[in-house]
Amino acid sequence: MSRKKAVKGKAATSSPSAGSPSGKGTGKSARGSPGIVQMNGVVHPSRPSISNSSEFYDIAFKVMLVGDSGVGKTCLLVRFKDGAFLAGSFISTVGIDFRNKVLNIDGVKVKLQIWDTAGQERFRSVTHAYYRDAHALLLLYDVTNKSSFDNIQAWLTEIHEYAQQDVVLMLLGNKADATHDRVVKREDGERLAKEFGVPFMETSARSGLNVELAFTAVAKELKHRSMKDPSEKFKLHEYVNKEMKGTGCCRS
Ligand SMILES: Nc1nc2c(ncn2[C@@H]2O[C@H](COP(=O)(O)OP(=O)(O)OP(=O)(O)O)[C@@H](O)[C@H]2O)c(=O)[nH]1
Ligand SMILES: [Mg+2]
Repeated sequence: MSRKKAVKGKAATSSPSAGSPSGKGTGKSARGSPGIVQMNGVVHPSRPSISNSSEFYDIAFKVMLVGDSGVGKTCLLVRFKDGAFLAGSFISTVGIDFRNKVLNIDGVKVKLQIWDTAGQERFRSVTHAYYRDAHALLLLYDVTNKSSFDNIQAWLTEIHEYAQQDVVLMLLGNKADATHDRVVKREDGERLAKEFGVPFMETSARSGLNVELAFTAVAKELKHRSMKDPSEKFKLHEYVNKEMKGTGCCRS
């Protein structure tokens, strides 16, 4: 099976289908899977890609970052994509943007097209249009900002209204490095996640804590769902709990 070149670049904020993996011309949704886009038929580990392997992939998924303005969505994406922390003054995202990264998940090249949404209220209508194509959502709050945690309930209501029923959802408590300014305890995040039955971890875009894990866990779950390989047993919650590197002692 030939591997496809990854799509790079900014999304057109006008229409959600522009640049989205299930948009026109980028590949059909595989039958039966939850809207997962499989490029060129069945996915199977095939011959190595013939050029820079970061450009080629076997399967593509759309992941959205959502949460209040300032929780660290853009910084988390830059940390994951470029391995760097966007220090300096806070520049709020306008509209929406996306970055691509290809992960090697058990020999399968999984391209994540990661959509960085603007947390500010005024851009909410733009982001609504993107939810329906999302295969996974990372919902962030900021452990140093109580209202960003209190707003998670409202975000979940919005997700329920606009996203696919079977969207993969993960709750992330970001800025876990900011110990002195912390106002939301890790246990509070764990409790909320348990209440909604979603995997949870604390992250830090500044230190890198659990950033790779968050995206890898999502990629594994999406690949697992789309491959429907009965021999492969993967449970997202168990994987996250096993792999999580915590700031605190406890593991849920
Ligand atoms: N200490 C610490 N600061 C962080 C972390 N992640 C982001 N920040 C800071 O928090 C501020 C906001 O980060 P952004 O990533 O721009 O926030 P955002 O969620 O993209 O905000 P919007 O684009 O407005 O939705 C910036 O000043 C970052 O430097 C983190 O993990 N730790
Ligand atoms: Mg941003």
